[in-house]
Amino acid sequence: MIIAIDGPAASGKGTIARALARHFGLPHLDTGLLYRAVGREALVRGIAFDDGPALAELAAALDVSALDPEPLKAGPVGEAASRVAAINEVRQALMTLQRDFATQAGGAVLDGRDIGTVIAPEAQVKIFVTATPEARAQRRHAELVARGEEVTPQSVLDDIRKRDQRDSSRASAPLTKAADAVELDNTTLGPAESVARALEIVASRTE
Ligand SMILES: Nc1ncnc2c1ncn2[C@@H]1O[C@H](COP(=O)(O)OP(=O)(O)OP(=O)(O)O)[C@@H](O)[C@H]1O
Ligand SMILES: Nc1ccn([C@@H]2O[C@H](COP(=O)(O)O)[C@@H](O)[C@H]2O)c(=O)n1
Repeated sequence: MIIAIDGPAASGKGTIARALARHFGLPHLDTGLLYRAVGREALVRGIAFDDGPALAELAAALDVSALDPEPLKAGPVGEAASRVAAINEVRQALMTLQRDFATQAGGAVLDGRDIGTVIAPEAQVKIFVTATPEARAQRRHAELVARGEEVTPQSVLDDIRKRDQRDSSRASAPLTKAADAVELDNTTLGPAESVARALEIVASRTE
Protein backbone atom coordinates (compact mmCIF):
# COMPACT_ATOMS: atom_id res chain seq x y z
CA MET A 1 0.00 0.00 0.00
CA ILE A 2 1.28 3.46 -0.92
CA ILE A 3 0.07 6.27 1.37
CA ALA A 4 0.57 9.79 -0.01
CA ILE A 5 0.34 12.69 2.44
CA ASP A 6 0.47 16.21 1.04
CA GLY A 7 -0.22 19.66 2.41
CA PRO A 8 1.27 23.06 3.19
CA ALA A 9 4.06 23.88 5.62
CA ALA A 10 3.58 22.86 9.27
CA SER A 11 0.17 21.33 8.64
CA GLY A 12 1.23 18.19 10.50
CA LYS A 13 1.97 15.96 7.47
CA GLY A 14 5.09 14.50 9.01
CA THR A 15 3.41 13.78 12.34
CA ILE A 16 0.64 11.87 10.57
CA ALA A 17 2.97 10.16 8.10
CA ARG A 18 5.31 8.89 10.84
CA ALA A 19 2.36 7.58 12.88
CA LEU A 20 0.82 5.79 9.88
CA ALA A 21 4.18 4.29 8.94
CA ARG A 22 4.62 2.98 12.49
CA HIS A 23 1.04 1.67 12.61
CA PHE A 24 1.28 -0.22 9.31
CA GLY A 25 4.97 -1.16 9.57
CA LEU A 26 5.82 0.75 6.38
CA PRO A 27 8.95 2.75 5.54
CA HIS A 28 8.49 6.53 5.55
CA LEU A 29 10.11 9.28 3.47
CA ASP A 30 9.80 12.96 4.41
CA THR A 31 10.40 14.34 0.92
CA GLY A 32 10.70 17.90 2.25
CA LEU A 33 14.07 16.86 3.67
CA LEU A 34 15.37 16.29 0.13
CA TYR A 35 14.55 19.86 -0.92
CA ARG A 36 15.83 21.16 2.41
CA ALA A 37 19.15 19.34 1.86
CA VAL A 38 19.54 20.91 -1.59
CA GLY A 39 18.53 24.34 -0.26
CA ARG A 40 20.97 24.12 2.64
CA GLU A 41 23.82 23.02 0.42
CA ALA A 42 23.05 25.92 -1.95
CA LEU A 43 23.24 28.34 0.99
CA VAL A 44 26.53 26.83 2.21
CA ARG A 45 28.12 26.92 -1.25
CA GLY A 46 26.64 30.28 -2.25
CA ILE A 47 24.82 28.87 -5.28
CA ALA A 48 22.11 31.19 -6.63
CA PHE A 49 18.53 29.96 -6.28
CA ASP A 50 17.96 30.41 -10.00
CA ASP A 51 21.06 28.47 -11.14
CA GLY A 52 19.16 25.40 -12.36
CA PRO A 53 22.12 23.30 -13.62
CA ALA A 54 24.20 23.83 -10.44
CA LEU A 55 21.22 23.11 -8.16
CA ALA A 56 20.31 20.00 -10.16
CA GLU A 57 23.89 18.79 -9.73
CA LEU A 58 23.53 19.16 -5.95
CA ALA A 59 20.22 17.29 -6.05
CA ALA A 60 21.65 14.45 -8.14
CA ALA A 61 24.56 14.05 -5.71
CA LEU A 62 22.36 13.80 -2.58
CA ASP A 63 23.11 10.85 -0.32
CA VAL A 64 19.66 10.15 1.10
CA SER A 65 20.99 7.61 3.61
CA ALA A 66 23.10 10.35 5.20
CA LEU A 67 20.41 13.03 5.64
CA ASP A 68 20.48 14.49 9.15
CA PRO A 69 17.06 16.10 9.83
CA GLU A 70 18.34 18.28 12.69
CA PRO A 71 20.16 21.05 10.75
CA LEU A 72 17.66 20.73 7.91
CA LYS A 73 14.74 21.79 10.12
CA ALA A 74 16.18 25.30 10.71
CA GLY A 75 13.90 28.17 9.64
CA PRO A 76 16.12 29.68 6.90
CA VAL A 77 16.57 26.22 5.36
CA GLY A 78 12.78 25.93 4.88
CA GLU A 79 12.80 29.14 2.86
CA ALA A 80 15.82 27.98 0.81
CA ALA A 81 14.10 24.63 0.18
CA SER A 82 11.03 26.37 -1.19
CA ARG A 83 13.22 28.46 -3.53
CA VAL A 84 15.12 25.48 -4.99
CA ALA A 85 11.91 23.40 -5.14
CA ALA A 86 10.53 25.83 -7.72
CA ILE A 87 13.31 24.85 -10.16
CA ASN A 88 12.15 22.14 -12.54
CA GLU A 89 15.65 20.61 -12.99
CA VAL A 90 15.86 20.08 -9.21
CA ARG A 91 12.48 18.35 -9.12
CA GLN A 92 13.47 16.10 -12.04
CA ALA A 93 16.76 15.17 -10.34
CA LEU A 94 14.88 14.10 -7.18
CA MET A 95 12.08 12.28 -8.99
CA THR A 96 13.52 8.78 -9.48
CA LEU A 97 14.62 8.24 -5.91
CA GLN A 98 11.17 9.28 -4.63
CA ARG A 99 9.38 7.04 -7.12
CA ASP A 100 11.70 4.13 -6.28
CA PHE A 101 10.92 4.65 -2.59
CA ALA A 102 7.17 4.80 -3.25
CA THR A 103 7.08 1.67 -5.37
CA GLN A 104 9.28 -0.58 -3.23
CA ALA A 105 7.83 -3.98 -2.41
CA GLY A 106 5.39 -3.88 0.49
CA GLY A 107 4.53 -0.22 0.13
CA ALA A 108 5.55 3.05 1.74
CA VAL A 109 4.37 6.30 3.27
CA LEU A 110 5.61 9.55 1.70
CA ASP A 111 4.81 13.10 2.69
CA GLY A 112 5.41 16.29 0.73
CA ARG A 113 3.66 18.60 -1.71
CA ASP A 114 3.29 16.54 -4.91
CA ILE A 115 3.16 12.93 -3.75
CA GLY A 116 -0.46 12.27 -4.70
CA THR A 117 -0.26 14.30 -7.90
CA VAL A 118 3.19 13.59 -9.41
CA ILE A 119 5.35 11.12 -7.46
CA ALA A 120 2.75 8.43 -6.76
CA PRO A 121 -0.51 9.25 -8.54
CA GLU A 122 -1.35 5.56 -8.22
CA ALA A 123 -1.32 5.67 -4.38
CA GLN A 124 -4.26 3.82 -2.83
CA VAL A 125 -4.56 6.39 -0.04
CA LYS A 126 -4.10 10.14 -0.51
CA ILE A 127 -4.56 12.57 2.35
CA PHE A 128 -4.34 16.34 1.93
CA VAL A 129 -3.59 17.82 5.35
CA THR A 130 -4.54 21.45 5.92
CA ALA A 131 -4.92 23.96 8.75
CA THR A 132 -5.26 27.73 8.77
CA PRO A 133 -2.05 29.71 8.23
CA GLU A 134 -2.44 31.06 11.79
CA ALA A 135 -2.64 27.58 13.35
CA ARG A 136 0.33 26.39 11.30
CA ALA A 137 2.37 29.47 12.16
CA GLN A 138 1.68 28.93 15.86
CA ARG A 139 2.93 25.33 15.61
CA ARG A 140 6.02 26.28 13.59
CA HIS A 141 6.79 29.19 15.92
CA ALA A 142 6.71 26.88 18.96
CA GLU A 143 8.92 24.38 17.13
CA LEU A 144 11.52 27.00 16.10
CA VAL A 145 11.59 28.61 19.57
CA ALA A 146 12.15 25.15 21.08
CA ARG A 147 15.14 24.82 18.70
CA GLY A 148 16.52 28.07 20.14
CA GLU A 149 15.76 30.24 17.10
CA GLU A 150 14.86 33.89 17.67
CA VAL A 151 11.69 34.35 15.65
CA THR A 152 8.48 36.28 16.25
CA PRO A 153 4.99 34.86 15.66
CA GLN A 154 4.45 37.50 12.95
CA SER A 155 7.69 36.65 11.08
CA VAL A 156 6.77 32.96 11.09
CA LEU A 157 3.25 33.72 9.82
CA ASP A 158 4.70 35.93 7.06
CA ASP A 159 7.11 33.14 6.08
CA ILE A 160 4.31 30.54 6.00
CA ARG A 161 2.14 32.77 3.79
CA LYS A 162 5.03 33.49 1.41
CA ARG A 163 5.93 29.80 1.21
CA ASP A 164 2.29 28.76 0.61
CA GLN A 165 2.08 31.27 -2.21
CA ARG A 166 5.37 30.17 -3.85
CA ASP A 167 4.66 26.44 -3.44
CA SER A 168 1.13 26.73 -4.84
CA SER A 169 1.89 28.99 -7.78
CA ARG A 170 5.10 27.50 -9.22
CA ALA A 171 4.87 26.03 -12.71
CA SER A 172 6.46 22.67 -11.82
CA ALA A 173 4.44 20.31 -9.56
CA PRO A 174 2.66 23.01 -7.54
CA LEU A 175 1.15 22.22 -4.16
CA THR A 176 -2.40 21.14 -4.91
CA LYS A 177 -4.89 18.59 -3.62
CA ALA A 178 -5.15 15.54 -5.88
CA ALA A 179 -8.68 15.05 -7.20
CA ASP A 180 -8.93 11.73 -5.34
CA ALA A 181 -7.34 12.91 -2.06
CA VAL A 182 -9.30 13.20 1.17
CA GLU A 183 -8.85 16.55 2.91
CA LEU A 184 -8.00 16.50 6.60
CA ASP A 185 -8.33 19.97 8.16
CA ASN A 186 -6.73 19.70 11.58
CA THR A 187 -6.95 23.37 12.62
CA THR A 188 -8.86 22.37 15.75
CA LEU A 189 -7.45 18.85 16.13
CA GLY A 190 -4.43 17.87 18.19
CA PRO A 191 -1.78 15.46 16.86
CA ALA A 192 -3.46 12.33 18.30
CA GLU A 193 -6.88 13.30 16.92
CA SER A 194 -5.33 14.04 13.51
CA VAL A 195 -3.69 10.63 13.43
CA ALA A 196 -6.96 8.96 14.45
CA ARG A 197 -8.76 10.75 11.62
CA ALA A 198 -6.02 9.72 9.17
CA LEU A 199 -6.41 6.09 10.25
CA GLU A 200 -10.16 6.35 9.53
CA ILE A 201 -9.35 7.69 6.07
CA VAL A 202 -6.98 4.80 5.38
CA ALA A 203 -9.62 2.34 6.53
CA SER A 204 -12.25 3.94 4.28
CA ARG A 205 -9.91 3.68 1.29
CA THR A 206 -8.76 0.12 1.86
CA GLU A 207 -11.83 -1.74 3.10
N1 LIG B 1 -2.55 18.56 14.93
C1 LIG B 1 -1.55 19.24 15.50
N2 LIG B 1 -1.81 20.15 16.46
C2 LIG B 1 -0.82 20.87 17.02
N3 LIG B 1 0.49 20.73 16.72
C3 LIG B 1 0.80 19.84 15.77
C4 LIG B 1 -0.20 19.05 15.12
N4 LIG B 1 0.42 18.25 14.23
C5 LIG B 1 1.75 18.52 14.31
N5 LIG B 1 1.97 19.46 15.25
C6 LIG B 1 3.27 20.07 15.58
O1 LIG B 1 3.46 21.09 14.58
C7 LIG B 1 4.82 21.09 14.13
C8 LIG B 1 4.83 20.77 12.62
O2 LIG B 1 4.38 19.44 12.47
P1 LIG B 1 4.95 18.51 11.31
O3 LIG B 1 6.43 18.57 11.29
O4 LIG B 1 4.29 17.19 11.45
O5 LIG B 1 4.34 19.30 10.05
P2 LIG B 1 4.75 19.17 8.53
O6 LIG B 1 3.54 19.51 7.75
O7 LIG B 1 5.39 17.85 8.30
O8 LIG B 1 5.84 20.32 8.44
P3 LIG B 1 6.86 20.62 7.27
O9 LIG B 1 6.49 21.98 6.79
O10 LIG B 1 8.20 20.57 7.88
O11 LIG B 1 6.66 19.60 6.22
C9 LIG B 1 5.56 20.07 14.98
O12 LIG B 1 6.14 20.75 16.06
C10 LIG B 1 4.44 19.14 15.47
O13 LIG B 1 4.75 18.54 16.71
N1 LIG C 1 7.37 16.91 -2.20
C1 LIG C 1 7.83 18.12 -1.84
C2 LIG C 1 8.32 18.37 -0.57
C3 LIG C 1 8.81 19.61 -0.26
N2 LIG C 1 8.82 20.57 -1.20
C4 LIG C 1 9.41 21.89 -0.97
O1 LIG C 1 10.31 21.87 0.13
C5 LIG C 1 9.98 22.87 1.09
C6 LIG C 1 10.26 22.32 2.46
O2 LIG C 1 9.38 21.24 2.71
P1 LIG C 1 8.86 20.89 4.18
O3 LIG C 1 7.80 19.86 3.95
O4 LIG C 1 10.02 20.33 4.93
O5 LIG C 1 8.32 22.14 4.79
C7 LIG C 1 8.51 23.21 0.81
O6 LIG C 1 8.16 24.54 1.15
C8 LIG C 1 8.39 22.97 -0.68
O7 LIG C 1 8.76 24.12 -1.41
C9 LIG C 1 8.31 20.32 -2.44
O8 LIG C 1 8.28 21.22 -3.31
N3 LIG C 1 7.84 19.09 -2.76
